[in-house]
Amino acid sequence: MSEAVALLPEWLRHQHWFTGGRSGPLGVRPVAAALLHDGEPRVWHLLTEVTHDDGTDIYQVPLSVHSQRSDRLDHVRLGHTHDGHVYDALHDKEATAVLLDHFADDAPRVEGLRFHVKADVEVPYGEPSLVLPGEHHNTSLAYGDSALLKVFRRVDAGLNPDVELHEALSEAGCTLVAPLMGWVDGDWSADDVTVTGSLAMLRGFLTTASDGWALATASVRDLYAEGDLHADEVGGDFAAEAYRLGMATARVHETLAEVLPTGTMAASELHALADAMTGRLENAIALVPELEPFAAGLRAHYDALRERHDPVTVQRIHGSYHLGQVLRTVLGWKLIDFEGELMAPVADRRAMHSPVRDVAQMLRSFDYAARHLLVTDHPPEDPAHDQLAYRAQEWTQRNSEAFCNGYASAAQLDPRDEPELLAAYETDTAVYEVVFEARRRPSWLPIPLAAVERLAHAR
Ligand SMILES: Nc1ncnc2c1ncn2[C@@H]1O[C@H](COP(=O)(O)OP(=O)(O)O)[C@@H](O)[C@H]1O
Ligand SMILES: O=P(O)(O)O[C@H]1O[C@H](CO)[C@@H](O[C@H]2O[C@H](CO)[C@@H](O)[C@H](O)[C@H]2O)[C@H](O)[C@H]1O
Repeated sequence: MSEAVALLPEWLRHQHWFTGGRSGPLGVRPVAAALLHDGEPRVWHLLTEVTHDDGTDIYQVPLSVHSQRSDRLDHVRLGHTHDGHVYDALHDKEATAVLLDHFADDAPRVEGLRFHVKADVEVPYGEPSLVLPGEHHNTSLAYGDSALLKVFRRVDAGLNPDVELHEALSEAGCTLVAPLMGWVDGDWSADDVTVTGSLAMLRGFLTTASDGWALATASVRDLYAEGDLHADEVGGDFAAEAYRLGMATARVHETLAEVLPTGTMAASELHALADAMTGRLENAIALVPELEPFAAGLRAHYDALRERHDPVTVQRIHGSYHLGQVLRTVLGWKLIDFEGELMAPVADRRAMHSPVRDVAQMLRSFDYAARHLLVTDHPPEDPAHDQLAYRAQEWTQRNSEAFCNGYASAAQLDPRDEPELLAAYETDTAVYEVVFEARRRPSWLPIPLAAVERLAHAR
C-alpha cells in the first residue's frame, strides 16, 4: 500500500474534486485502509489525510490494483508499484461491482466500514456501473438505471447532511427527492482517536431527469434569440416551471420542518447572523476589492437584521440551493444534493436557517441563468448587450415572482413577506458568489458583481 500512497499526491493534484488549496497536496498520510477484494483486481478502500496550504482534509480514494496493465483504464491510472498497476477504483467496473456487492447481507464484513441497506430496497447487484460525467465534487456511479452510488470524496467526521436529509425525507414518504436506498459509513483515526463519518450514499436513479440549469438557460437562449419579445411572449417561457419549482421547494421545507427539529432565532442570534454575514463581506472585500464601493449599501441589509425584533423561525433547509440542484423529471421537480456549501464546516452545513435562505439562493440562480450569456456571448461591447440585459432583468423578475407565487401557494409563508430576511440572504449569497467566481471562474465575476451593485442600491 505504501507504494500506492506515494502515487497519490501527483494524481490528486489533477482531480477536479480535489479542492485543497493552491499548493495542491503537500503531504499524504493514510488514516484507514481496508482490503475489499483480495483477487484480480485487488480492491483497496483507502481514506487519506491530505495536507495543503489551506489546512488538512480527509479524502476517500478507493484503488484497484491489476497485475497486468489495462488499456481500458489508462485514463485513470495512478502508476505502477511492485504489486501491480494502480487505478482509480471508481472508474474500474470490476472494482465497482465489488463495492456494490458489499451492500449484500452475506457480504464479508470489512473492519472499519459499514454498508447499510434500507428495508425493502432492491440493490441492483450485477448491473455494471457508469461514472456520471461532469465536474462534480464527488464521484457518482449509476448502476444500470435504478441506483446511483454517490461516493463522497472529501469526507468529514459525522453524519453527512446529504444522507441525513435524504433519509429524513425518504422516511417521511416525500417523493420530491430520489429515494434513499442505503449508505456507507466508516471509521478513521484522527489525532489518535477513532472518528466515524459518512462515506457514500445509494439512492434511486432518476432516469428522465434534466437539470434545472439546462432548462432555465434554454429558456433564456430563446429569449435572447427574440431580443424584441418579452419573457412571457417567447416559446421557451420558464415561468410555469418556476412556479412548480417553488411549490416543490415549499413542500420539501414543510416536510423537513415536520420531521426534523425546528427553532427560533431571537434578536441576539439575528445579531450573530448579521455579524457573520458582515464578516464574510469584509473577507470578500479583502479578496475582491471591486466590492468596496458597494460595502455600505450591502451592510445596510445586514443592519436591518440587527434592527429586527420579531424572532425568525428556523429549520433544516437545503443549504446550497440553485438550479443545478434540481432535476425536472416526468413526475415533476426533484431536489438533489443536500450536502450544503462544501467549503463550510459540517456543523455550519447542518445548522438551522430560515427557509427564506433557500428561496434567496434560488432567486440568485434565476439571475445567473438570465445573465450568464451576457458574459459569455454578449459582453458589454456587443451592440445588443443593453437590450439583452434589459430582457434578462425581465426574465429574472418574471421567474422569481412565479417561484415565490408557487412557494406561497404550497406553504404557510410567502417569502416576500420577509423582505429584510430575503434581502440579507440574497446579499450574503451574492457576496459568496463573488468570492466563488473570483477563485473559480473569473470571467463570470460580472454576474454576482452586477447583483451586488443592484442590492447595494436597493435600501
Ligand atoms: N437521483 C439522481 N438521478 C439521476 N441523476 C442524478 C441524481 N442525483 C444526482 N444526479 C446527477 O448527478 C449530478 C451530481 O449529483 P450531486 O448529488 O449534485 O453530486 P456532487 O455533489 O458530486 O455534485 C447532478 O448534477 C445530477 O445531474
Ligand atoms: O455545486 P455546488 O453546490 O457546490 O455549488 C457551487 O458551484 C455552483 C456552480 O456550479 C455555484 O453556483 C453559482 O453558479 C450557478 C451556475 O453555474 C448558479 O446557478 C448559482 O446560482 C450560483 O450561485 C455555487 O455558488 C457554488 O457554491
